[in-house]
Amino acid sequence: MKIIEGDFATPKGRFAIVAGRFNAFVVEPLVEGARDALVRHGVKEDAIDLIRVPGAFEIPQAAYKIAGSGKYAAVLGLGAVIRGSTPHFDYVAGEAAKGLGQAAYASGVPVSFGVLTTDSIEQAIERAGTKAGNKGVDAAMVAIEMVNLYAKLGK
Ligand SMILES: Nc1c(NC[C@H](O)[C@H](O)[C@H](O)CO)[nH]c(=O)[nH]c1=O
Ligand SMILES: CC(=O)[C@@H](O)COP(=O)(O)O
Repeated sequence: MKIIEGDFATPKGRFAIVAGRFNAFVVEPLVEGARDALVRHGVKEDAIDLIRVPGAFEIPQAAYKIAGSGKYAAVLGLGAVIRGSTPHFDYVAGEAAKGLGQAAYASGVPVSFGVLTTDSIEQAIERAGTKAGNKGVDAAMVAIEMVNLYAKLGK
């Protein structure tokens, strides 16, 4: 059986980080974690673009457009949706996840999901570089692996 999988060698191409401004106090650590992970794996700083959008609902809209541009090897969607007291959370979080997936399917470009969807601010802080890791780092590692997988699979 032949196993084909991505690795964490330095990937070729440019990377786009699409970040929501909403809940910036936890999104900014996600952005820095993603940037740091990409650079530590050999991606040049000038090969990374940061695109900011108002909130998580808008992340897939921009990701769809950016992935379809053909200018990037991968797109990272970073944001933080923190549950409030109405069902709004479900719609925003759901659209972010669904839309980022659609951006990947439609463009053939890897799009990683680094949007926190938490029930509390504490949960978000824990996943933005404290006791439960950094989802921005995770999204960067997934992007690197998928870019290298796609390189092995060929166009
Ligand atoms: N409540 C959160 C939002 N809400 C804003 C939406 O994402 C969107 O910008 C607005 O509905 C206008 O279209 N966004 C987050 O990223 N996180 C939240 O917790
Ligand atoms: C995820 C949200 O949209 C949330 O922050 C909104 O809070 P609320 O449901 O109390 O309006």
